[in-house]
Amino acid sequence: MGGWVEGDPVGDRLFLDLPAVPLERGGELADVRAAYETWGTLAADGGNAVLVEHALTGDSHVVGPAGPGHPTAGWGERLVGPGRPLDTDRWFVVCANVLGGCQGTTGPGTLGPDGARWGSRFPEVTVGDQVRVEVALADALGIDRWACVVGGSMGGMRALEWAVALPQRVGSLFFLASGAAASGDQIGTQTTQQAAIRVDPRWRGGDYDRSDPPSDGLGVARRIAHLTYRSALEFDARFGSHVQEDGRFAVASYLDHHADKLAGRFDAGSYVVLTEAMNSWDVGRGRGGVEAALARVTARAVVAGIDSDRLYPPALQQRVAAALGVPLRLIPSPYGHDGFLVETAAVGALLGELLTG
Ligand SMILES: CC(=O)SCCNC(=O)CCNC(=O)[C@H](O)C(C)(C)COP(=O)(O)OP(=O)(O)OC[C@H]1O[C@@H](n2cnc3c(N)ncnc32)[C@H](O)[C@@H]1OP(=O)(O)O
Ligand SMILES: N[C@@H](CCO)C(=O)O
Repeated sequence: MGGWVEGDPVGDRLFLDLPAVPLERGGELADVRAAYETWGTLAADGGNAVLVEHALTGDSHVVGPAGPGHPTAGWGERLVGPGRPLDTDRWFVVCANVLGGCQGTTGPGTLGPDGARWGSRFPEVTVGDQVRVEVALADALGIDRWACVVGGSMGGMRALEWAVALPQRVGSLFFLASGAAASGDQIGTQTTQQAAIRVDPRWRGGDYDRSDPPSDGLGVARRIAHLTYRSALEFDARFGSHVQEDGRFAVASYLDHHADKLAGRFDAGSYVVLTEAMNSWDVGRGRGGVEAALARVTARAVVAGIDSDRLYPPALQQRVAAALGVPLRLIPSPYGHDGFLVETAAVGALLGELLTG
């Protein structure tokens, strides 16, 4: 599956259609479709369900090799699947494309009730709204309580929201390379990425014509983002100031590669909507603050971070770990924030502590 186009082959995706979803910021979103996938068999007592929450540009396809339409590199090949740390022969694994996304679930690139694309009309959704759709999915699947909710980065926000908003429905929590509330640094880089998209001449509030070539603005946004997803150590050691035969700095060529890859498979409108949901993320909002909110969590928890993560530094996970009364588990990695996707052996070992506990 190549670039993102309405009606891409749905492959092994399933769909839940909801007549309306109330939104935290008022009103409701009509005719919401959630794309999801499941692996394994739900036990008769429903006790083996695990929810995996994908990150910003991921999707529901968290098992299986990464590929043009399935970017979940690492997790899909080494972490989730038969006989893997998240063993789909034992666990019933569910992964849904996030509300506001572009891989099957309702978002700015999908058609609204009037038959036209939502585009810039798509409302600002919050992490709470995104979890509300997942609660409806859990109800539809007959899952009253997750044995474990797993999430890294943007996925960690939904995982934490589940554990705070519905503590009785979360048996254990794996919170990875994420934070309890958006930081100024994250908002700064994410609003800059959004600005790059908005200056693209084809951007007309998300209504740009998808028959156009992929959005350059989204490509620039991805370059900016990818600089935060890796570590300076890696860039210096791996690329340095090397200039390739084509005359490009190797590091610029690498960033061009990731820009082109994302622009070919992701929707710029979704990118804006999802980064805005992350900008507004604060688990403590309306709950008396972060620590008061985290006091509601009853799930067994593993809180982990990547030691070289400069987007979600370990101090952010330390705050959550301290509030939950668990040690911070630090994963050494040269890959920065993306270490949560790449260091699957270390991530799998920590996840295993929850799944065998
Ligand atoms: C449950 C969940 O949260 S799922 C998360 C969902 N999100 C995702 O899966 C994210 C999508 N993918 C990504 O973010 C990234 O691709 C990652 C993190 C998976 C990649 O991590 P890594 O394996 O370290 O790959 P890396 O960043 O080194 O990129 C390798 C690619 O760069 C290319 N490359 C390397 N150097 C250069 C260069 N100088 N010029 C051009 N291309 C280059 C490689 O050829 C390779 O190409 P490929 O993408 O066709 O394989
Ligand atoms: N690089 C990953 C993680 C971002 O947090 C992605 O694109 O989803």
